[in-house]
Amino acid sequence: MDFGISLTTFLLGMVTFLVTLMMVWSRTGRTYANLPPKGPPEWPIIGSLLSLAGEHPPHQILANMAKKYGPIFSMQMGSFYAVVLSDYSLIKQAFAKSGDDFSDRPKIAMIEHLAEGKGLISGYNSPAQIEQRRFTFSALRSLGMGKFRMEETISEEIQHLIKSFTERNTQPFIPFHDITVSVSNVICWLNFGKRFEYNDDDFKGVLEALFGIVEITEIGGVFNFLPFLRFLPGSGLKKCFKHKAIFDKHMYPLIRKIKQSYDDKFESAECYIHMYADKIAEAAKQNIVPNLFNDGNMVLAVADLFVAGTETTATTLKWALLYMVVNQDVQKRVQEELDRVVGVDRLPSLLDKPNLPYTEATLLEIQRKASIVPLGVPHAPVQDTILYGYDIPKGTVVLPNLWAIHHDPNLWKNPDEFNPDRFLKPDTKHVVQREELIPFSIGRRRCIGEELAKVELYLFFTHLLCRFHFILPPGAPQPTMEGRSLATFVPHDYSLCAIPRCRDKDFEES
Ligand code: HEM
Repeated sequence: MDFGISLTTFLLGMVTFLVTLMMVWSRTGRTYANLPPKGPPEWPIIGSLLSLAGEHPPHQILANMAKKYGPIFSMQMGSFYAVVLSDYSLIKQAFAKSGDDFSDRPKIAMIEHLAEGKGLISGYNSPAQIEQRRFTFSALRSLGMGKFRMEETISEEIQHLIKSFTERNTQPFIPFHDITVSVSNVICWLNFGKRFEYNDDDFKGVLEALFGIVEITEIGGVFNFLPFLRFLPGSGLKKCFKHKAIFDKHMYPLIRKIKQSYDDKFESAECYIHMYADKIAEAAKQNIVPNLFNDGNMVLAVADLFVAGTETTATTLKWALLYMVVNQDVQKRVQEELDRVVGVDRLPSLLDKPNLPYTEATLLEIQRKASIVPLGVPHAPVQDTILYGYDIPKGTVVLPNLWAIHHDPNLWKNPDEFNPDRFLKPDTKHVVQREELIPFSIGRRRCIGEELAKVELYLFFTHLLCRFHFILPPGAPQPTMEGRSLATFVPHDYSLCAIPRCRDKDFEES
């Protein structure tokens, strides 16, 4: 049969027709009296996706749209009906005050394909998901998350980073890889109960898995809105599965090895995998929450902790060093405070934190300005619900624009300015904790690793600034402060020089 068109064109036409039909049906099939105000104009199939393209990143474009359409507006993103929240009290109302109403995750393609709606980050709201989250939180706390017990482990890791920076011998380098490796090893310690030497084969495999997963989230963005694109040749789906296979190849044997060695010996649990293994055994005996604690879900949870715990903290530190090289006056004030409070013969500890208000204020300002998870992780209502009088249908993708909150001129004076002093009380001795600073989001699905991240950021930042003065390479142009929207919002590559600071000759590195 020859209709004068190729099979691919015919199939594409069919897909387009069906998707359009589904979209029309999904609109007409619902009758909601009061949906949130409509945002930008829509086109068939792609909805308003084109309006997100441009020289600015999506969170900034959406923040500008909020100025026109209001703090809550709706838009069709490909095949998804989305509602964008750009106001702090709205996000608080939705995520923190409405109980479980908004604690689901949308059924977007990548979540369905790669995690089947399981795992810690992408798990759909269910008693099993809630139980796993509760278990993980208490497991991490008993392993020392956010407490002094973790300080030693993190400090040890930072020494390796310091060594690697020192070996650059004041020459220009891009610090990204070193930072990621170092931060990921902290999560390895939590997950696997040990840090790895950087040339360890297991560690190299784990890192390859991490970079693959990060790439999946990047490629996956497009499918999430237009799932049918995955049928097109060159869509990148194959690449996603290749990375997933690499991840499985490295992660499964390592997790099995750690679990097996624990099962074989009668030792006490020393890491997340050990604790999960205990939970699997306990669940099997008591048949609690069926289909929850098993090997498959353990792998997903370990992977989520690894990816969520590495990329986020590492990206914040990359911004931190960038803000220091371009704001030498701030770097100098932090270092003066560190020298005054900590002295020159030791490195800072968590006990010093209350006495380092300017340093703390600087870290808060870095988190506000960088907003490294600018659109949070999408939420979804568990059922049809109402927010501020508007109908929010089940299946809606709810996007909290955290970047917009952190740059809202009604909350922050001159929000585009990098100014740590905004987090200091007039006496400059005390830090102002602003509830509107929400880099970890809020409510039932807020970040599980917040306490760990805060300790890591504090220790990495203070140790590095005690040991080095960071400058731009001589003659280098001013780096851009624009970022790139990847798995997190990362700075563009930049080079710096790490100049060792003059410390007391008796200073010990250990
Ligand atoms: C600066 C560092 C970090 C930032 C800015 C950050 C930010 C976030 C944000 C915005 C969310 C989404 C919350 C929501 O859906 O409302 C999230 C979720 C999550 N984060 Fe983090 N995070 C950081 C570090 C970590 C670390 C160190 C870990 C692990 C130890 C971690 C584990 C998780 C997990 C498991 C979730 C999913 C929670 C759930 O869906 O119930 N994060 N994080």
